[in-house]
Amino acid sequence: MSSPFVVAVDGPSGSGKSSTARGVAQRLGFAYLDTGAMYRAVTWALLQRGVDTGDASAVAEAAPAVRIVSGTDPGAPTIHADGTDVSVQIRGEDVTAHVSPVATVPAVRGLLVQLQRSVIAGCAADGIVVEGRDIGSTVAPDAPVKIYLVADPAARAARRAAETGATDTAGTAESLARRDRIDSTRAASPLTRADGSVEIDSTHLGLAEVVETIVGLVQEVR
Ligand SMILES: Nc1ncnc2c1ncn2[C@@H]1O[C@H](COP(=O)(O)OP(=O)(O)OP(=O)(O)O)[C@@H](O)[C@H]1O
Ligand SMILES: Nc1ccn([C@H]2C[C@H](O)[C@@H](COP(=O)(O)O)O2)c(=O)n1
Repeated sequence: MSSPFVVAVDGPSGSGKSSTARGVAQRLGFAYLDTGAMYRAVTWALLQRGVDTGDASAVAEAAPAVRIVSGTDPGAPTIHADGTDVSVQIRGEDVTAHVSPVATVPAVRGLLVQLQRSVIAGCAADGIVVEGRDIGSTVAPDAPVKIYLVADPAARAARRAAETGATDTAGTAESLARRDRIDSTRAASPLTRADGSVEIDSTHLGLAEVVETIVGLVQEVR
């Protein structure tokens, strides 16, 4: 089996990675992998076990026992932790507040990067769109198309608040900024623009325009 064509999509919180990556995968008939959901699922499982997510040693000790399974259909992505469908729970406030510290722990990153590479290698489709923070830099540095997706903090907060129905846009903006801070300053594979990536600023672009731009980049090199 030949290896799938990988499209890496990285960027800060709420920049539109998931919606864009799913749209690109659906347009191209590719699979889709949401690696943020994997970090969230581990965090959910650790919270269920009562692990202190601020204690890196406790997180590193407990994480290897967590079983994560990702479904890669872009029309209906799924995520299970220890056999439980956690797609709703991982979007809740509790997991969102704890996930960034968990994602700083090198042992967690090592486990999930290995799992992500095995999902990519086992992908049955011709290609896979993988989104996260370290896809172009660490998980799939040889990906032929790498995107670094950004949007102004105010646009990101307004979109996220519209999605969740939150009226406290300032609180939403602070939550995004806090995650960006932790994600981009951690020692282990921090959020960064990967070598060879194309930066797309979606602040003034609709979702369909961003999707078509990326599909065009894939078609140029494929
Ligand atoms: N280009 C765009 N124009 C308008 N709205 C957008 C655009 N891209 C994404 N959105 C909306 O912005 C919100 C955040 O998008 P999305 O969840 O895809 O971001 P994300 O980067 O995956 O977030 P996170 O890092 O928190 O997982 C969603 O409501 C989505 O519909
Ligand atoms: N490849 C990845 C994917 C995600 N993370 C971190 C970043 C966030 O703190 C958290 C949740 O991600 P989201 O669902 O908001 O995209 O996981 C990471 O470090 N590396």
